[in-house]
Amino acid sequence: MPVRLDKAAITEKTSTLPDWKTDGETLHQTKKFQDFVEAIAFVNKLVSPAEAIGHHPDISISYNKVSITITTHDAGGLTELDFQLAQTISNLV
Ligand SMILES: C[C@H](O)[C@H](O)[C@H]1CNC2=NC(N)=NC(=O)C2=N1
Repeated sequence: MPVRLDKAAITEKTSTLPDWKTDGETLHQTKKFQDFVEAIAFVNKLVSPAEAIGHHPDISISYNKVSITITTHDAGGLTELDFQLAQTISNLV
């Protein structure tokens, strides 16, 4: 079971992810695309990396906006896996 991070670790790790915000025990980012097709193409891109890590984002799609929320459901809060997944998503072109 991944271990929940304390506030200091969360703050420190979030500072390394400029395109993500913390909201309580979640990491959050909203990305805006040209249109619905581009939004879905982006979501499809993150499937394999999420599967490879065995860790999955919560995703909400509204036309060309993709809202991504990451937390470790099994631990009830933020763990190292969340920051690993967020960095992986940030690295997607
Ligand atoms: C069995 C499976 O590995 C677990 O249920 C994984 C799947 N993906 C997951 N993703 C996230 N975000 N949190 C989890 O606790 C989690 N658990």
